[in-house]
Parts: sequence; C-alpha cells; structure tokens
Amino acid sequence: MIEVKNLHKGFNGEKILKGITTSFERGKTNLIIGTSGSGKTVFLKCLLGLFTPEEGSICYDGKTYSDLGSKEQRDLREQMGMVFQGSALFDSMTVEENVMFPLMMFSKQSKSEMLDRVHQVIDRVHLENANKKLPSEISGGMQKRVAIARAIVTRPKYLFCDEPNSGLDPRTAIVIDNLIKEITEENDITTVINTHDMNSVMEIGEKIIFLQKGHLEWEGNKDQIFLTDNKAVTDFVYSSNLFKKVRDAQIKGL
Ligand SMILES: Nc1ncnc2c1ncn2[C@@H]1O[C@H](COP(=O)(O)OP(=O)(O)OP(=O)(O)O)[C@@H](O)[C@H]1O
Repeated sequence: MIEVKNLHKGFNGEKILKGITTSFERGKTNLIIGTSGSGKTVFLKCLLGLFTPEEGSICYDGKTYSDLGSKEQRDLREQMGMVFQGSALFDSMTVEENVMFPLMMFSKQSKSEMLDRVHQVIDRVHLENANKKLPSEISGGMQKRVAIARAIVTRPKYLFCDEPNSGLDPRTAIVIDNLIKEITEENDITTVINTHDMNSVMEIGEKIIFLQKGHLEWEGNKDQIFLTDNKAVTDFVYSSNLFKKVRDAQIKGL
C-alpha cells in the first residue's frame, strides 16, 4: 500500500502539485486520470522517487521515503517496476535481453537463474515465441508485453505505468489493461497507472483519482465515476461523443 499525505511539488516557483492526499491499495489497479497538464506525470515521478516533494510524505507499506537513508531509498526503488510510455525498449537488444536487463543491473543471481526467471515472465505475458526477436520485429502490443515483462522481472512490490495503452488499437489496449490487472492480483502488487483512456477507467479502474490543476478533485471507482455530479469529472468522462451517446440512451431508457 502507498499512502500519500499533503504532497506539494513545484518548479521554479510554480506550484504543480498542491497538497495531494490519497492512498493506493496492494493487489489493486489504481488509476490517475485528469486533463492534460494537471500534474499526473509529476505525481507519478514523485511516487517513483524521481522528484523530491517540497512538502508532504509518501509512505510505502509503512516506510516513509523521506525518512529513509540513501541506501534504504535505493533498496525501496529496486522494489519498483516501471512501464514507460511508448515501451522504451532497447532497439538493439532482443526481447529476452530487454527483459533480462533489470536483473543484470540489480540481481546477484547466476546467469541460468536469471534466464529461468526471464523465460517465466516472458511466458506469463504470452511472448514465448518472440524471445530472440528485436523490438522492431514485433507489433506495438507485443512491445507493451515486453515492457510489462521487463517491469515485473525483479518481482517488484510496486508497479507504475505511464499511459501503457498509448498507440494501441482499442481491442489490444483492453488486453494489455487486463494483463496488468491480472499480474497485479497474482503478485499482490500495488499498481498505479497514469492514463487518459476512458476504456481503461471502465475496465480496470478499481481505484481512480482525478487530478485537476494539481489538486485531487475527486476519487472513487469505475462505477462511482458515472454517478458523480462533479463537473470537472463529468466534463472529462463525457468529452467523448461515444460516452455522451451511451449516457443519453440510458436517460431515454433505450
Ligand atoms: N521537470 C519539470 N520542470 C518544470 N516544469 C515541469 C517539469 N515537469 C513537468 N512540469 C510542468 O508541470 C505541469 C504538469 O505536467 P505533467 O506532465 O505532470 O502533466 P500531465 O497531467 O501528465 O499532462 P499530460 O496528460 O499532457 O501528460 C506542466 O505545466 C509541466 O510543464
């Protein structure tokens, strides 16, 4: 579980995050949504320990990051996995080498133990026939699977995903969402996903926080989001004509 209290972060005198308090449960897919520029990526980078907040605290299963020494902070960061926007795979490395990379950096296992683990996660994301391929030889959806495999190969307690669906067709996007949700449940990971995608909200939004100009404007789950009358949230949810039409059809009883 991650507990965030009164988090403030700014740059050059401009306040970006303005006192965010929330929590993310273990074994659940937690989503951060909000309009462009609302501070979602800055928040995710604070959770990853990449940005130091000016005020407030982030507590990971009882350990408050700012209270830890540099070695303990490093140990904690090694318990975090990250799926970057656009996958961020190494072009010149095969699928297997990409997935192996974090183990080479952080693990003291033997090569054969590492390879066993790499094959285990590659199988888990259903890429068993792509081990020796380069990223350029596989589809965008498969590249996301590699990125997920690489993020979980070190058995992280915390998984952060920045727009894991970007660039995918709607059907593949849902498959990737559900893969992240299944892996989160199976491994009891605290997963936090930054997304713009209303399909993701409907599919895997077990907890959703809505940021607006650096404030936490609303929080709830995928059912509650359709019941709220918070205008900022409804403007976001119904910005798509599809959702507007579904809502109008429901109101008319169609
Ligand atoms: N390293 C930085 N230095 C200065 N300003 C920054 C930095 N990172 C982000 N910002 C500013 O913080 C604000 C929020 O940016 P952020 O990337 O968190 O928004 P976002 O909600 O993720 O937007 P989007 O959905 O478009 O990715 C923006 O005004 C941005 O310019």
